[in-house]
Amino acid sequence: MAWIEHDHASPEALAEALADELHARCRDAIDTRGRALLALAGGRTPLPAYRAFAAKRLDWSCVVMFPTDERCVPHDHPACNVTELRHAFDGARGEIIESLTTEDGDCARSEMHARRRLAVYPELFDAVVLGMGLDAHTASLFPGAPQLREAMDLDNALPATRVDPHPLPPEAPFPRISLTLSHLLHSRRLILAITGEGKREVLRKARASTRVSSFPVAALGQGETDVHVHWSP
Ligand SMILES: O=C1O[C@H](COP(=O)(O)O)[C@@H](O)[C@H](O)[C@H]1O
Repeated sequence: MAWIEHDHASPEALAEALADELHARCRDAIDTRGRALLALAGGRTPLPAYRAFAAKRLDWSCVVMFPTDERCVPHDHPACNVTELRHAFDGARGEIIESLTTEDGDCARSEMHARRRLAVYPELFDAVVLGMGLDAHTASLFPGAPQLREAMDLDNALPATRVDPHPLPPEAPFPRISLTLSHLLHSRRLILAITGEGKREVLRKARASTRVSSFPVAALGQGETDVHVHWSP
């Protein structure tokens, strides 16, 4: 499918555009299907967009969100993705933020928990927001992870899986639970939000490469949904 580029003048402009887009997607989903289902990346890049989105008027009780991936850490750990996501939505009221991990962050229990919770929502995501690392990982589909092949197999019907980044990133040395590629692509709208020239160059290389195991982000183009790339300096 096509990669559609949206360049913004600043991170603030990117955040506003992304917040508007999520708002419009949710309003439409609630009007037509009674509920909006989102999958949202962790990391620093999209947080301002989530805060701007959370400040908008919406029937938040009809919105369900999942993280695209989470570190296997207890929920009171400073590196916990779902806790950070919940803080970003402090301004909203009544939304449901599901977690891919159990409260204690145990990886084996979390993998089962994630699969059970995702099974409750079999419909397409109304939007999936992804980020990307400078190593071309997206969600927690890390190049070099032993589970990468299975996690990126489009015939894999499991919605979520454990991933052990190899090597472990020093800034967040934890195993993860990630949505699988097939489940990330199970969406009406795919959005990749990145900032900086470095990430733009990594994405350019990834799209030009045929080695998706080295550039997992490139696999987003394997689905039937266009990939909307929101970039700012
Ligand atoms: O490790 C991760 O990093 C990426 C990018 O994070 P950022 O802080 O550079 O925006 C993130 O999208 C992903 O969910 C997370 O696992």
